[in-house]
Amino acid sequence: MRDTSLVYLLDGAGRVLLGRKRRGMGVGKWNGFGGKIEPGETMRQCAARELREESGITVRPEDLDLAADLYFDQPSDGRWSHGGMVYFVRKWQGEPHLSEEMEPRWFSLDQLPYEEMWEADRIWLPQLLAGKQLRGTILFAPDGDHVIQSIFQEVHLDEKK
Ligand SMILES: Nc1nc2c([nH]c(=O)n2[C@H]2C[C@H](O)[C@@H](COP(=O)(O)OP(=O)(O)OP(=O)(O)O)O2)c(=O)[nH]1
Repeated sequence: MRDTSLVYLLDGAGRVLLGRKRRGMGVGKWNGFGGKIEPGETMRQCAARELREESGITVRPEDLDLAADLYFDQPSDGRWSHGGMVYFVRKWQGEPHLSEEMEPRWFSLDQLPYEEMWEADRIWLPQLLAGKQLRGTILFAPDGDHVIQSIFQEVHLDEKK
């Protein structure tokens, strides 16, 4: 699968915007906004486009703060393996709205719905929210959903804007 972006809006008042996926991979789960990179795009452009398509929110690609470089490893069917670049953004325009793909909702940072999120997110997302930058691999079980193992390393991520 092509690499994907994942964007979390932070309102600066202790809340993060998540969306409940309404179709496709990870349906029913709360997640950041994102999707597959298109030919000719940078990952930041992909992140801004996917956020706009899925929530109506507009951001400038350079306002995205890179937080993690993840690899979602699906060994039982390598076609589903892909990288995921995770960004936070604190400056945007517009109000989140329901899209065909996502139902948006603000959550308090200390009450994230980890039971209804991808399994390994409870390991890496709190670390990113605490300001760490991570590189990591999440190894999925043959069902493509449960996690067998995940490995993270704190790094300094540098990316051209
Ligand atoms: N937070 C989180 N996201 C994950 C995990 N595994 C995983 O594939 N994802 C994300 C990465 C992508 O944003 C999303 C799947 O890609 P997608 O949104 O393009 O998939 P889709 O089938 O809906 O494709 P599309 O219609 O949007 O093109 O799921 C995980 O463990 N945690």
